[in-house]
Amino acid sequence: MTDRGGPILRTTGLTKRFGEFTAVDGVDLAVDRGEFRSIIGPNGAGKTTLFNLISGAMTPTEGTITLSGRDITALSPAERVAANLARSFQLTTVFNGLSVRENVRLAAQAERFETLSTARRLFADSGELEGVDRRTDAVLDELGLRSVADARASDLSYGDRRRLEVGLVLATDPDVVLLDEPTAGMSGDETDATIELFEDVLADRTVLLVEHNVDLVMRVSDRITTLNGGREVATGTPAEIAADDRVREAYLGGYTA
Ligand SMILES: Nc1ncnc2c1ncn2[C@@H]1O[C@H](COP(=O)(O)OP(=O)(O)OP(=O)(O)O)[C@@H](O)[C@H]1O
Repeated sequence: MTDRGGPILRTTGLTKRFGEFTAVDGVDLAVDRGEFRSIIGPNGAGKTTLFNLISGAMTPTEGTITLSGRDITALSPAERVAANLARSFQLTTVFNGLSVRENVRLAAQAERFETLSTARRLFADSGELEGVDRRTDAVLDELGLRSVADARASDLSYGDRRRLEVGLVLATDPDVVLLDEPTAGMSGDETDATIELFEDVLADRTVLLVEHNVDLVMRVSDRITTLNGGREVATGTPAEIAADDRVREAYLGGYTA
């Protein structure tokens, strides 16, 4: 099966139960290549659980996940990264004591070597290492981090640190980027800067964003899926979602356009 034109990421009947409780209930998602899709919903709607199922942090009780037509349901998180499904931003992935270049290089190297056998990893040849160096330089250029490439991560300005975090994701050259509340705890200005960064460097990627901040989601998304009680309530453009009575009901009037 070819994925051209079809969804790059698809979930079918995706379900997660914790004992008697169903946190994610038969969710069918179809995210197109290049789409910026956000998942919203009130507290407890199942957003984080859905995210964890897609990243591989949790195993579904039922249902399947495909990436470019390949069934990835049984793959580990690391195997999913190797299949070009990038993990979300995690502050902990930045090594403070290392330089910006070393951080990006490690991320690029981890992805490359994940796909190699142990023997080849041990005896990685210079061609493979050159590939890592090329990817590292490309990411530093893409994010405008060349001028601080030799600075320690701990010495970066806030904005450059966010850029580095994005760089660590892009270093794996992902087809699909998963973002879990990337602006949590940020001020309004920091949130705006992060949104601009996304619009800049993630424009041609497929993105799945789980986010509480509905205003942010309305600004950056191509389409939005609303969950409530583990089920999909509605999927549509920001304008469609803002006008959808079922979505308003899910939020009990919490959001008005
Ligand atoms: N490990 C777990 N064991 C039992 N119940 C869980 C577990 N993880 C999540 N749940 C429950 O599943 C439901 C959905 O949780 P989830 O965190 O996915 O929702 P959410 O939409 O991300 O919520 P929030 O917006 O509050 O972060 C909640 O009722 C939660 O208590």
